[in-house]
Amino acid sequence: MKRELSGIDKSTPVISVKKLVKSFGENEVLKGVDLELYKGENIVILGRSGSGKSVLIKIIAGLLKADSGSVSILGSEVNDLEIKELRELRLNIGFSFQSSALYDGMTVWENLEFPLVRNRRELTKEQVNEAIEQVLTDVGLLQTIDQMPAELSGGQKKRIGIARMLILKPEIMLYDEPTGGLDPVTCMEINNLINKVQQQYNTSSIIITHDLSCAKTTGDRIVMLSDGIFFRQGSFEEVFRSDDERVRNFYNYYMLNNEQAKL
Ligand SMILES: Nc1ncnc2c1ncn2[C@@H]1O[C@H](COP(=O)(O)OP(=O)(O)OP(=O)(O)O)[C@@H](O)[C@H]1O
Repeated sequence: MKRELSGIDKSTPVISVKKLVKSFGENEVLKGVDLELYKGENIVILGRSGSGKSVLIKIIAGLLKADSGSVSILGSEVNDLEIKELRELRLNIGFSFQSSALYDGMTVWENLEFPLVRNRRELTKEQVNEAIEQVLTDVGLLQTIDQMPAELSGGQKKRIGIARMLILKPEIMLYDEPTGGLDPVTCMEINNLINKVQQQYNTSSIIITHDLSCAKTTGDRIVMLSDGIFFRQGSFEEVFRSDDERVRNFYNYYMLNNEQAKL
C-alpha cells in the first residue's frame, strides 16, 4: 500500500534542520546536515550502521544537543526555548525507540494511561478510557487491552509502542527502526500502519530504517546519510536509480541479506 503524495504541503516545513554538526570527541558524526520535513510528509533516512541516523533524530527530539547548527520545529527555534516551552513542544513529537520501550510491569491499558494522565491532567476518567480504546482500535489491538507486554508478539509490541506515541496526538512522529527484528509479513503490517497513522492523524514523520521495503512503502522522500552529510535524496526510485557506489553498496548489501525481499 503506497501512499498518495497529494497531502504534502510543501509551503510549510514542520522541521527545518540547518548546518547541524555533532561530534563525540574525535568522532565527527554529523558534519553539516540540512533537512526539511514538510507537513504530511514521510521522510526515510537510510545510511550504514553508525552513520549518525539515531544521533540526528535524538537531536531533533531534544534528547541530545548539537555542537552547532539549528533545528526549528513547528516554527520554534529549539535552541531559543525555555525548558517549559521545550517540554510543550516535545508533547507534539512522538518518538519511537528501537525497542518498543513499554513498561513491562504494566498492562497495555496502563502503558497507555500513564503518558495520557501525566500530560493531559484535565481529562476525565471517561475521556481517558475513550482515548485508550480509540487508539487501540486504530492500531488494531483493542483485544490486548488487559494483557502484559510479555504476552505480546514483537509486532504487537511495536503497535502498542506506536499507540503510546499517538495517544498524545502528536503532529510529528519519529520512528527509529520501526520494523527492526520483525518477519517480512509483520514488517509490511507495520509499514501499512505507519501510512495509516499518517493519513488518519495527519502527522509528518521521519523514519529511520535499514529495511528497504519499509523505505519503499512508507517514504515519500528518501535521504541517504554518509560521511556526516546527506549525499542523495529523492523518491525511492530516484535514489536507487543511481550509479553512486555508496548507493549500490547499500542496495546490494540489503539484497544479499534479504533474498526473499521483493522491492
Ligand atoms: N552518546 C554517545 N556518545 C558517544 N558516541 C556516540 C553516542 N551516541 C552515538 N555515538 C556515536 O555516533 C555514531 C553514530 O551513531 P548512531 O547511533 O547515530 O548510528 P546509526 O546510523 O543510527 O546506526 P545504526 O543503524 O546501527 O543504529 C557512532 O559512531 C556512535 O558510536
